[in-house]
Amino acid sequence: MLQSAPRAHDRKVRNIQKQVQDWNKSGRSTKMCTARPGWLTMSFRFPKYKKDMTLIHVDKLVDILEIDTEAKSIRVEPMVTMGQITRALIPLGYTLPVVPELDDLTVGGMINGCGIESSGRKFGLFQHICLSYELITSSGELIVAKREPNSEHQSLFYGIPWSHGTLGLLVAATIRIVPCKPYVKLQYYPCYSSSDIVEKLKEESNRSENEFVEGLQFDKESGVVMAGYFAEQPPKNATINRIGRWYKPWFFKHVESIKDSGKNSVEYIPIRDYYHRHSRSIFWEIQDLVSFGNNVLFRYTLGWAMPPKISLLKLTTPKPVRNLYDRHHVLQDFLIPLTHLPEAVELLHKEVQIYPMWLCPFNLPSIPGMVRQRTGRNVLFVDVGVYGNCTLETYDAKETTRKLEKFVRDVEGVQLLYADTYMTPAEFWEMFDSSLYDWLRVKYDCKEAFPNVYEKVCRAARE
Ligand SMILES: Cc1cc2nc3c(=O)[nH]c(=O)nc-3n(C[C@H](O)[C@H](O)[C@H](O)COP(=O)(O)OP(=O)(O)OC[C@H]3O[C@@H](n4cnc5c(N)ncnc54)[C@H](O)[C@@H]3O)c2cc1C
Ligand SMILES: NC(=O)C1=CN([C@@H]2O[C@H](COP(=O)(O)OP(=O)(O)OC[C@H]3O[C@@H](n4cnc5c(N)ncnc54)[C@H](OP(=O)(O)O)[C@@H]3O)[C@@H](O)[C@H]2O)C=CC1
Ligand SMILES: CC(C)=CCC[C@@H](C)[C@H]1CC[C@H]2C3=C(CC[C@]12C)[C@@]1(C)CC[C@H](O)C[C@@H]1CC3
Repeated sequence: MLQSAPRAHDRKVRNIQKQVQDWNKSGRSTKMCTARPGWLTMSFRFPKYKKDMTLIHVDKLVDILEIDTEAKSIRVEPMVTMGQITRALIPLGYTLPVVPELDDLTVGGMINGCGIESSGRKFGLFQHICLSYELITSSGELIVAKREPNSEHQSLFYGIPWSHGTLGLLVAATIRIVPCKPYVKLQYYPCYSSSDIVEKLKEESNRSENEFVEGLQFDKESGVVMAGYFAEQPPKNATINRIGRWYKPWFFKHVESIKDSGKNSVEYIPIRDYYHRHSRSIFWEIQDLVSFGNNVLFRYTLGWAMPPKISLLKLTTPKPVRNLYDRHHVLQDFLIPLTHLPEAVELLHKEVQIYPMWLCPFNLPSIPGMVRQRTGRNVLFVDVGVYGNCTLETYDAKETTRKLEKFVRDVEGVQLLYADTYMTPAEFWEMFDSSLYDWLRVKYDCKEAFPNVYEKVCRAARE
């Protein structure tokens, strides 16, 4: 990597401190955000606020700093990507417990936003595998916020996830790692009614040996639930599916063919292929971009060139196409208690009818933070991911999204904030818990330094 300089971490951090100190000296005239350009980020939107704020250059923070297999942790800079981490850890026999699947997602985005994967039923969200954050505060001070009870900045540790860089600038994070094996033994269970899918997701999520659980719903009444765990070398007659190879069918198409066959099946997938199974087809977005992309001839001639970089696609999408996307394309993830999944499917079928639908169960512990459930125990949630074009005439981006957002608030769920949110501030703070966040904004003197999280993620903040 061109900018790689792990030994220069302290110097890079001092440089960021200097930028923040300069901002303080120059009279704090505008608020701060990172200088990462909008076209590089993993959402369809271009943030408007980057034009008028003081841009802090964190883009050189691209290195893995330390892998400690004794302490079972990895210390990384925030611009390190998921692809980079799996490439470094898997050959050592380790992995992050939660590996959000698109290669270019960054640690900074996963922590300050949210990261989710099919191991969530065991480990929760990306934030729940983090051990500490190294941050530059609004005064330019470097502090470490640890999960450890009674540590100095523990409350900040709970406040950072979902705060979108509005409490401080992340310069490094220490994250848990766990041992892994070379394969995932994945079982596919086709289901032929909505209630079967929910029951199977629940059953597999509660099975302790499962490391991974995920569902793809292909229409209102059918889908496939997948459950898997780490495995050593597969037995002789087992099916090995190197799903990541360029000539292989896209993962969701492969799963759909299992649904059509009606038979439960078992496969061994090399672990890195499994983790990045949705990368090559950008979930199922690729079929709208390259409709013939799964064609055998195309695969054998140009398959190697897939997938295009998401950032390149974003940068090169012309404005009229972006406007079309705005009107008809849905990109939303709703995190709701699994018990409310049948209502969600019913509502999404009525309002958008976009399939496949991603169903990713995860455990949400009862701990402080912007995403908060106060039952005192773990609750099984599910991420319902809707990505694709809506062809219903009744679809109106704002009105329909507002209906869906209301449903999510009513069932005490949350919306992922990379997506378009049409909520008012009052509705937003009904969905998210502001008690800890507001206190931290005062304690760490953030109000002049960083915008409020709503100001960064609301529709008005995006082009
Ligand atoms: C680790 C931590 C430390 C905090 N320290 C303070 C503080 O010193 N002063 C302050 O005004 N606000 C503190 N807060 C912020 C406080 O949680 C928020 O201000 C919020 O309003 C509390 O309401 P709640 O219902 O969310 O908290 P609760 O659900 O009642 O508490 C959430 C968790 O935060 C911890 N906590 C809550 N308040 C405090 C506190 N005063 N001191 C130590 N731990 C606390 C508790 O251990 C609890 O497990 C702290 C929050 C956390 C997570
Ligand atoms: N499986 C999954 O979980 C997937 C998740 N996503 C979504 O994609 C987003 C991540 O995309 P990615 O491109 O990696 O990140 P982004 O650049 O989009 O960053 C997300 C937010 O985090 C803030 N941030 C990032 N780095 C820092 C830092 N070092 N210090 C302070 N704040 C920081 C950004 O602030 P600023 O605006 O100032 O730059 C921004 O508000 C997440 O929000 C996630 O929900 C997308 C696909 C899959
Ligand atoms: C699993 C979770 C939580 C989210 C997945 C979201 C992704 C499917 C989207 C995030 C950014 C999106 C972009 C596109 C497709 C869908 C995402 C990857 C495009 C590539 C679609 C085509 C446009 O021309 C550019 C888009 C950039 C962002």
